[in-house]
Amino acid sequence: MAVSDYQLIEAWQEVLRLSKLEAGQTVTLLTSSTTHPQTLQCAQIAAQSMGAIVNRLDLLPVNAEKALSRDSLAYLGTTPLTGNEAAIAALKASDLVLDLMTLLFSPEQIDILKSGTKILLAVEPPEILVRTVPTEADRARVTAAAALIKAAKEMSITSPAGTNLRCPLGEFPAIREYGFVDEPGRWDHWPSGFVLTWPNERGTNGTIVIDKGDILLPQKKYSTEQIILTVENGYATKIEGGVEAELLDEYMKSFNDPEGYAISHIGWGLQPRCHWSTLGLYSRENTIGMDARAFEGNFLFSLGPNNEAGGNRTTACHIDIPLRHCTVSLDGRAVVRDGNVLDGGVGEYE
Ligand SMILES: O=c1ccc(O)c[nH]1
Repeated sequence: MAVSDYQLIEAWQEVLRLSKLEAGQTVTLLTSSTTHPQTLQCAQIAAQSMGAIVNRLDLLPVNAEKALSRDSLAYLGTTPLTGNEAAIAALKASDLVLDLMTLLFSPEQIDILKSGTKILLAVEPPEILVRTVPTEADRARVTAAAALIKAAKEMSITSPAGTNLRCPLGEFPAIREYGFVDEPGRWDHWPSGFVLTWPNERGTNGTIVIDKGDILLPQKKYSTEQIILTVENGYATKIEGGVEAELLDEYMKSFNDPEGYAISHIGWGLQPRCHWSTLGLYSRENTIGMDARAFEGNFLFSLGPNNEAGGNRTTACHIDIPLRHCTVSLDGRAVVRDGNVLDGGVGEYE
């Protein structure tokens, strides 16, 4: 449903408050041709109402001749910032960047964060933003879950459909996504509310069964049949099934990059205000599918890059696959059981 400017301005003011924006600080809104006009307008008003110096940096789109999907998270690595020193300088000189165009997984984003600039990604439509305004409780819950990952040596995942995967941990940090940027140099994504990490390089082995109803992103579809991934030494070595498997496999082959088959981030959803069924209510063009990535109790795994976590794999192919009904365990202790977050992971929502 449509939202009023007033409602969206209030939502932005809350997110900027949680992000500790102070009067006199510089906020730069990063936009492109896909930026939602109401989101831009209300973010500018909210930031200015809080006494910030507000700039806008509009960048031209890239990758049209390479990407097959229009989804901003589908083709990664090069962005309008690549080689754009003037734009990078402006963002490094800002206290807070509101990314309304998607820099995610870019070396430039990592470079800008290192300067202490905070970056908040927000590209879902206004009504999803308003429904998922983050809270301190989101932050506390995600932080507690990340501490469990930090202490663990292995994440294992099983499901009634036949998933049986073991992921050694320790080489990469646990990443918290809770929807606001309250520390210098922090990146986050509004909406979110999930925790993730990366398995040790070449360490993951087992089988992943993408079952009927599990979601493929950027395809933005619920699989209508099982797709079976064989994972050996950190890479999906076989993709088996029917036409769904063929569709996934051909799409991945189009990148002509073996690194796209690597297991990327793994984790689980903790956002009760996001839902598995929401994707079915939107056309592909109108959402990047954050409800699917954040709904409480999913097991979200990804194929492709690990540079976001400090790794050196920057493949352009990035696929996010949230699964239902999984049991996720850390060192043998379940944190999610059959798609329900247990108190260990961290279950009860205040
Ligand atoms: O917020 C995000 C979005 C996509 C992704 O792969 C990770 N986190």
